[in-house]
Amino acid sequence: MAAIQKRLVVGGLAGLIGVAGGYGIVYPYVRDMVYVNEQISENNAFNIKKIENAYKTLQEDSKCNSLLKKHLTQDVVDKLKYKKTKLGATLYDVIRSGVFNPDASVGVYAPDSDSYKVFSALFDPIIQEYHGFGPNDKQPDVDLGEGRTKELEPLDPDGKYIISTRIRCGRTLRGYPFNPLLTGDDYLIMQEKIKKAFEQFKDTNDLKGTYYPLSGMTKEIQQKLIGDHFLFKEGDRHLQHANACKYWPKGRGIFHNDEKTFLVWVNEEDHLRLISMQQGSDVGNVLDRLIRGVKTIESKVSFARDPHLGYLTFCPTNLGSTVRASVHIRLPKVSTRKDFQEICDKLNLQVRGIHGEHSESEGGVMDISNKQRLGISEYQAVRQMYDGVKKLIEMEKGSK
Ligand SMILES: Nc1ncnc2c1ncn2[C@@H]1O[C@H](COP(=O)(O)OP(=O)(O)OP(=O)(O)O)[C@@H](O)[C@H]1O
Repeated sequence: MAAIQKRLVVGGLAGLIGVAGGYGIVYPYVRDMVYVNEQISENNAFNIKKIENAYKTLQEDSKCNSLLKKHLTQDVVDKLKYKKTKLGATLYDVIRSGVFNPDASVGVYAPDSDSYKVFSALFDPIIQEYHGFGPNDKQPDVDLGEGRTKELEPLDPDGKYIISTRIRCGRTLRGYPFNPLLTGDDYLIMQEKIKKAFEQFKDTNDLKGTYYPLSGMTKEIQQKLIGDHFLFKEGDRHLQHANACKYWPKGRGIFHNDEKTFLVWVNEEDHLRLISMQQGSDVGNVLDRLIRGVKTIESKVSFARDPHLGYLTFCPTNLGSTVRASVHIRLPKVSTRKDFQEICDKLNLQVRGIHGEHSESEGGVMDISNKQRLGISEYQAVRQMYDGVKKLIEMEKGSK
């Protein structure tokens, strides 16, 4: 409707000026305006059709249980199908991945930070259900847990259950949109900025390392890094359908220290993922290293943070603290209980496979992490995993 009105107004204006201008210099200019506007209108109409079809496809798919399907109601479609962010992202850009991947548990991504506001009628209920965080709630102030990491004693000092521990957080360079709206040049400029920030690590003992761009990395090295759980996978279909892999591998890469205990992913799902990991269960030590890494980078680069949603990320599941603290763990007794998933849900824990999200468990090893990231501080997110896993280990010890 809005698009048709716009076309009529511009068309009418063209007629008026065309007559007034005597079909001279003004007319061709106005005709171009009309032409351009009609193109936009047609694109709009095509885009709106895609949104309407997507809604139907999702509703008709009986196997799809995503939060997108649940919260993309006819009402929400009608409210949002004409909207665009300042950078031009539409509702279709938000839902595209979840439409192509009906097995997704969430199914939406934000093409730019403005999307969280423009498409709030869809994002808000999804965020509410995933994080238990309402539209009037506020992300607490940053609290990484500085000075309190000693409280987190090793969870499994005898090494019976936990193989390794990892904590990661995400960051977005202020002033840049997320993947779908970045240009090839943006990727290169951002990579250069980040590489400069890595120079700060030279003055540290254990964080200093090297940046390895993905362009030029051999497939063998890449596969080894992925297999050893250090590097992001390539070709994730959820990200591909979210239009997050354009210009790949341009501007993508990994920084790591010599021990591979501090790593930074550049321009994968988020602009930055900062990761601290090591063998064993010393959560305090892993967090301490992450805090030093984050603070060092933050002294050089400024990141996008919203008073309501905290640190902004491409996927709404990562908003707020952006922290996912995980252990690779074997719990042969507890994990085979019928109510294991229910137990984890109650403890606010998420279970993934050994190769991360959308992978299966191997040899009984699971990835268990905090589920919630928004509405709690960074330290509380780590504690959610810590307290939950502690409880699971107690249950394992007490099981026959
Ligand atoms: N505790 C852990 N120990 C060793 N490796 C881990 C641990 N937790 C996760 N990983 C590895 O990190 C890699 C990335 O995992 P995954 O993609 O699931 O999570 P992520 O980095 O938190 O990002 P996202 O949640 O966006 O997918 C995988 O190889 C995974 O096996």
